[in-house]
Amino acid sequence: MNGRTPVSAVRRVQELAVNKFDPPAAYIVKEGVTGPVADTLLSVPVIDPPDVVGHGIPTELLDDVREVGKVFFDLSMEEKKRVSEDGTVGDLEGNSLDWADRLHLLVKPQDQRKLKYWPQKPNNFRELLHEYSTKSKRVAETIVKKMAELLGLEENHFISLYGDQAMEQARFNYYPLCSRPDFVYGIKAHADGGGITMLLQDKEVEGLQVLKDGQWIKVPILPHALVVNVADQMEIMSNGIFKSPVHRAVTNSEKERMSLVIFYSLHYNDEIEPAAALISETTPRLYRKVTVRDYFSVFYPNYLKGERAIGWAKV
Ligand SMILES: O=C(O)CCC(=O)C(=O)O
Ligand SMILES: [Fe+2]
Repeated sequence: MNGRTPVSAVRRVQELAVNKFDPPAAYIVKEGVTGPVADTLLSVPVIDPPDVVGHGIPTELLDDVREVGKVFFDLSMEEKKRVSEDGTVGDLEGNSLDWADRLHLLVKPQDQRKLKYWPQKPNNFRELLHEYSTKSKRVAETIVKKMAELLGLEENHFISLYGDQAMEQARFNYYPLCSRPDFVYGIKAHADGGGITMLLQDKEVEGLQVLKDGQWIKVPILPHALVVNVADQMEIMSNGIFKSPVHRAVTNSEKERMSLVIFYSLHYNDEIEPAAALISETTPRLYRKVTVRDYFSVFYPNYLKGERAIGWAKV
């Protein structure tokens, strides 16, 4: 990915937190963490259709994969740096000035994994991430099938586009303690750039907020649920019927937090465009045909500026 910051530069968030330094000026957002945050929690529709028995991922696996992520971030800085010197541990988006350290790994297609970047400590890390990515891929496929049906398309419409080259990227987000939670974002406001996102939140510490009707709303913790987020590619392919929501994560001065995100996406080489059946005289085409690779290359610089990329794909 373009513009990666070397790992030595991005690991400093945790190092700064460990050393009890206040966030450097660059991390401080002058206006503060903005926008009214609703007192109420978002009422997230819980999908638990009888034919898929929830997400079907054993709760122990969810707990275990969360745990190995935490153990990994608890390793010494030296040990973590051993995983990668090219920014794989750290921040895919370059120097985002988010109060987070990240471990970002391509997990599918399996033959494109770069195993040399996969932690070997704790020693069950690889096995658990493999198992989790395989099971979460099935969840993603079930969801995009349902999404096709909801749009009145043939149920395999999206699945066949994703194909066997569908990508899954795993991102462990580790948010160290932050002494200025009112002025520093864990992850700044953004919409996700893939197809759909499955987020395994921290079991105890809240932080995720979603923008709805101009107001930030806290997303509640459901310990063994996955938060499923429509991302930009599905907004494009549904010709704007499904919306990719803007969300962010805030920091915390008392508790560190970790989330594990799986981005399910078409492959870099694929092209995306609105389904032909969704375009008519009354519902004109809203997005151009673009390659996934081009979309991501526009996505990251926009993310760094706190802007959305989807406008670039508009007709
Ligand atoms: O940590 C979270 O709850 C949100 C993470 C997120 O939005 C992302 O990684 O894209
Ligand atoms: Fe996100």
